[in-house]
Amino acid sequence: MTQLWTAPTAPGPVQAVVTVPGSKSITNRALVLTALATAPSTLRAPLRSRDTELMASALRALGTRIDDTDDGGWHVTPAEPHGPAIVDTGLAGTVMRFVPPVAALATGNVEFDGDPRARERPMDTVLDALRTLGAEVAGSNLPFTLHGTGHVPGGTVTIDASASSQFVSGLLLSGARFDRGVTVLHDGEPVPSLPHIEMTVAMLRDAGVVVDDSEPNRWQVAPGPISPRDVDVEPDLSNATPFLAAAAATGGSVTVPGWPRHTDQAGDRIRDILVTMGAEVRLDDTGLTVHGPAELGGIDIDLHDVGELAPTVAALAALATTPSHLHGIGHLRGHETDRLAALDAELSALGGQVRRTDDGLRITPRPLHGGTWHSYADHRMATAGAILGLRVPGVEVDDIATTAKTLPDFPGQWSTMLLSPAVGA
Ligand SMILES: O=C(O)C1=C[C@@H](OP(=O)(O)O)[C@@H](O)[C@H](O)C1
Ligand SMILES: C=C(OP(=O)(O)O)C(=O)O
Repeated sequence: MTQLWTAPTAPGPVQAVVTVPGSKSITNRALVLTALATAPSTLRAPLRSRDTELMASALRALGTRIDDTDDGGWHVTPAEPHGPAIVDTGLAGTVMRFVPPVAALATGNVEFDGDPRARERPMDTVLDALRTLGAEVAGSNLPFTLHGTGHVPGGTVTIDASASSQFVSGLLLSGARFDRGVTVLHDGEPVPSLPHIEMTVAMLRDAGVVVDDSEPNRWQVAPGPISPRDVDVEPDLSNATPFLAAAAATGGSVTVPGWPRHTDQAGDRIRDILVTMGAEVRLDDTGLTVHGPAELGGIDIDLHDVGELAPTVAALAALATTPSHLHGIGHLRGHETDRLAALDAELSALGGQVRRTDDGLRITPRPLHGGTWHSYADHRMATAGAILGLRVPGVEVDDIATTAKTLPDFPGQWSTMLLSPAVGA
């Protein structure tokens, strides 16, 4: 049995400045694009966590050289992708969905497998799309094998991306290297997490790739070279949210330095969310500062674009004074765990009142008590348990180490935050 981590209760309003590591989404896109580029590039301040180390290892297995720089960055030297290779995806959606199109460009066999739960995450859409685009693939979910011939004909493919935006992003990221480029058409229920696709498009354009996204549900990447580019990775705004939530939940004040004024990260939505729940939010040269309200209000919110934030928002909703409705997030059933079921089960086990709907959760605040909070190998479930523990004594999170998926030292940062002297914010 995994050791339980007793979530520390906040001794009073949390007052802290918390520096958050680099964005997972930017780091893993930058790794793929620089690996496929025409010359070497450097990533400054990339996230170094399980998901990004898995991405680096996957690309290394395909021939890319990725060296550490003295300041914790990565220097990426591209090479023509080649097998034979074995890729461990862990539980990283970005590795599962972004690397197969790269492997399709390789010569030789590339075998993919991952964590047990990764075998259940939706994947067949990407593999079917690659088949349509001319790649040879054996399997429909993890484990699967790509039999690379050194090139992908490319062209037009219609997919149903309603289960994950990553299906689209993965095809676009490598698409410029396909003989005819790629045109991805979506046919189905609305695509979730559209800001993540916008980030993909923006990063492709920054690398000199021509992308037409002028029509909804259609993305066209022209064939052509991907330019090398040094990338300064922004802090991960979604990973910042548990720390900001600590201010919101305790009437405290937390500043995250380096918050970008303009960003493609979906996590930036936390600013509006916390304001709606009653917090005061200020973005200035010191970063983003959240002052928690005396009483946290509930929220009715469509999180379709930013499902990543649902565990943080659900934890806050359970600590609020009025009911909340989180909707537009049916696709969370295919995330690290079925997050709707997990949040329902764990909040209910602590005495919370939760109703699962087709596409979300209704949460009615009730007095909560301590107990075991199961993480289900989901980093954001684990951090949601930590948020609740600030106000509810005796919350014991199983497998806090799972936060290492995207945060290398969450428990350390969390206790440092609680020990921080007051900042005059
Ligand atoms: O492309 C990305 O970097 C991501 C896209 C989103 O996935 P879904 O569209 O599957 O929600 C998001 O939830 C995930 O954490 C990261
Ligand atoms: C859904 C998430 O991750 P992944 O990239 O593994 O899909 C997440 O980080 O919330």
